[in-house]
Amino acid sequence: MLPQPVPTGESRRETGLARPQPAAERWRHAFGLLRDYWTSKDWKFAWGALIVLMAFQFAGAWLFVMMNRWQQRFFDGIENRDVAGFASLLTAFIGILALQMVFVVFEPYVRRMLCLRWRIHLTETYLNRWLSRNRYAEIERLRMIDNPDQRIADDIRFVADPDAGALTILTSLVYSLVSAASSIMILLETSAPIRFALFGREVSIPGGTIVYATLYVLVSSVVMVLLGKPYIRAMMGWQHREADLRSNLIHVRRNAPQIGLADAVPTERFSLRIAVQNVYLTSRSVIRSMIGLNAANGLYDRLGSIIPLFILVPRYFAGAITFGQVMGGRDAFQQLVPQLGFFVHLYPRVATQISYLNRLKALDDAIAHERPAGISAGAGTAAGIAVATQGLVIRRPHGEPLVEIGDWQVRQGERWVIRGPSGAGKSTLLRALAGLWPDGTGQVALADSSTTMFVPQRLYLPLGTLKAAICFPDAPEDHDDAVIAALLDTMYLSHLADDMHALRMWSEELSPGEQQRIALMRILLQKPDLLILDEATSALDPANTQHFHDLLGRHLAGVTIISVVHDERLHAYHDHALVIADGRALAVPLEPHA
Ligand SMILES: Nc1ncnc2c1ncn2[C@@H]1O[C@H](COP(=O)(O)OP(=O)(O)OP(=O)(O)O)[C@@H](O)[C@H]1O
Repeated sequence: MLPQPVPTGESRRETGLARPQPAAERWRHAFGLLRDYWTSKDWKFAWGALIVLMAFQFAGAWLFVMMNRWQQRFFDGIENRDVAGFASLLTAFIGILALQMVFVVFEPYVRRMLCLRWRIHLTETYLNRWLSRNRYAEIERLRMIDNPDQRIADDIRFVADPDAGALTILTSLVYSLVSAASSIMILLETSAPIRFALFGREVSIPGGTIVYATLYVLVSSVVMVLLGKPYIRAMMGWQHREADLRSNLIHVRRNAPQIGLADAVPTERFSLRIAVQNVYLTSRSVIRSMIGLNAANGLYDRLGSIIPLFILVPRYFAGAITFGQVMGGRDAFQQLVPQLGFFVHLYPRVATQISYLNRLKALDDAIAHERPAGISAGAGTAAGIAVATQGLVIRRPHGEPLVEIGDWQVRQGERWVIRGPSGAGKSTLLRALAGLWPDGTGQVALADSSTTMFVPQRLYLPLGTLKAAICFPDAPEDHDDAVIAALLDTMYLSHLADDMHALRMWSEELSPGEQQRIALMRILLQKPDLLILDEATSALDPANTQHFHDLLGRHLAGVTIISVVHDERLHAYHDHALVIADGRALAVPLEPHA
């Protein structure tokens, strides 16, 4: 029976049901994501590309000043009908244009390469952390967050996006600050000081236009932050629902045969319709939350182009500045406002990035949220003992007791069957033996020197050739084709021998019974000291089941076997039973097997 998902704090946050984490914590995390790459093994490239990129930002700002000065000279030249100076202005323009072309071509190249390598680094880092210490399985087992896979594939891609990603926002910030400084230089030449009386004295602040621009930007920033809050929340909800739709579709693809047989298309269609509806509702919230942001952005841009003229034209009328300076000053103001108001302009993008970063933070939190293991699993038992438990009590993830095993010992060479009603905790006990079930108390130990093999009901088949699937965990080259062909023959699978090297989706192509026969081939190749089987023959017909156990008996004499089986006829292949019922376990000897 599949347990129901437990909504965690993180998923509640993402759907807007819980308060977000403190901003300081989220900023620290975002900063960590950015910082990590610069000390990684790719640090030489990272720093080199960053320095080049920064140089481009400075050069871009310098080119803006050059162009602005050129423009001032150009308009003044027109006003003065300076025909002679026109040719030299043209030459200067070609020079500046050539440099701008270098900027336009190479700045995106360097930025894209840097973002690409950063993305690969981030993806590798997350993959390592997610796959280490069994975290990927724990996150699924406890259903801590939704779709960690999509967070690693998609959210990282968006964070490292070369056009709208976090790094690009930061480098554009540098560009904005540098070019803001150059625009201020230009405006200082053209704008009048602000004069007013304070406590009977006349106060004069130079660069009035700059002061107006700064005030303008400050007010707009506050408005943007207020309008942007619902947008961030809406974006997170939307990303969450998009990921749900994708995973629903994957679920349908993966379970296509079962859905067809159960005639479950209407059911699946219904849940897909709900997923699509959720995407619609959350997207609509995003669109609605953008109305305010767009209005503020549009107003901000349009007012920004007219305000400088109202400030500068009176000085032109008064003869204090030239027409070229009016145009240059307007250009500088228009440049300065988005530079100072970089935040305002980019707020929707920043907000989107924050929501991606929050989803990655939730993944990080889930990876880091390692509960202390209640059951201690280790290696090392007394001589002659293959498996030993001490005071073992297995609990469900939320703490309720599932089964009490107590002290249990399996001697080397013994063959144990674990039996009990469905849901009693048999598979969970095997997981505890493998160290994959931490909830509970007590100890589990396996013999130090022994090689152990766990065979679940549904075999794990790696992507690759059939031979690779049979030889797993060994490499296919470790075993001769002739040996594999002979094994296939033994398992009545000789029709697959010619396809041994074919790359196919074997996990979807082979029937469950064929997969269980592949499992036996693996066992015969590996010859482990301790074999733990979880309903490993449940999909086999009686003849094949008997064949399976006969081969085990013949080729693995002396090997310790613990197997969960429901079929009572198979008890004959075992010499002990651990009977689990009503939350307790009882060890009983069986008649010696044949
Ligand atoms: N990840 C999980 N989260 C919550 N409960 C779980 C989880 N995995 C298993 N359980 C619960 O633990 C109980 C025991 O499950 P287990 O698979 O060990 O039973 P079983 O005895 O092997 O059953 P069966 O014979 O049907 O395979 C079940 O109630 C199951 O729902």
